[in-house]
Amino acid sequence: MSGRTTALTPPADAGPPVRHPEAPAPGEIIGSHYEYCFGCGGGVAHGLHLETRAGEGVNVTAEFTVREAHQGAPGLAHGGVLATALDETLGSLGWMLRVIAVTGRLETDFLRPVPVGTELHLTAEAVAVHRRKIYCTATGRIGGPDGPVAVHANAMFVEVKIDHFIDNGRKEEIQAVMADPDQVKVARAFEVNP
Ligand SMILES: CCCCCCCC/C=C\CCCCCCCC(=O)SCCNC(=O)CCNC(=O)[C@H](O)C(C)(C)COP(=O)(O)OP(=O)(O)OC[C@H]1O[C@@H](n2cnc3c(N)ncnc32)[C@H](O)[C@@H]1OP(=O)(O)O
Repeated sequence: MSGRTTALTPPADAGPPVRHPEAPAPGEIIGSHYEYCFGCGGGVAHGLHLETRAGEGVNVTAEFTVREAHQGAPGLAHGGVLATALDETLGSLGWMLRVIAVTGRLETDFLRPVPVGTELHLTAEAVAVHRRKIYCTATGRIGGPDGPVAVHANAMFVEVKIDHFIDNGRKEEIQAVMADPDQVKVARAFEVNP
């Protein structure tokens, strides 16, 4: 028994998330963390190309247009793609806290089908922090920021260090990013100002 709980309710002694003083300014676009990220990378032809903006608190907004390559049923977005959009938006909250965090648990409610061509408007917000765990939620709305809710997620991200990627990523890609000054800058941004 690991003693690990599957609950997404923060423990009683969890604290509020705190916006890092050097977090991107409200409205600022949070650039892609990796060119070949399926969620936000410009180098993935059929990726989501999600563009995320910093919010005023520990929150972000993002948009993504559902394309033909994202179908599950005819003319409808695949549920896994929608979960990816939520996951990617939630992952950007790390910029607001100035930590790198990976998904530990992601629970998704699919409330409405999402047709191809839809612009999905996403929001994500951190709600509590307990040690390395960040409890957060995300919502995707159809057509606009006030559109009907199509998908919603409750999630728990876990803070990791850069070594998480260096130790676990395939050697070819890790060597390539380490040789890329822009990518190293992204990684260092988190390390220099913990
Ligand atoms: C020079 C190199 C440059 C690189 C540059 C990179 C820049 C990158 C920038 C930004 C990247 C952001 C990318 C975002 C992309 C979107 C988000 C994703 O899709 S991420 C991918 C999917 N997720 C995973 O692949 C995680 C796989 N899982 C793991 O690696 C581990 O399980 C991990 C790290 C999550 C936890 O492992 P542990 O050994 O570090 O820590 P333990 O002790 O097990 O957990 C810590 C706490 O969390 C709880 N916990 C962990 N998993 C849980 C779960 N599933 N449910 C409930 N609680 C859980 C545990 O009970 C523990 O809690 P207690 O502190 O003791 O209270």
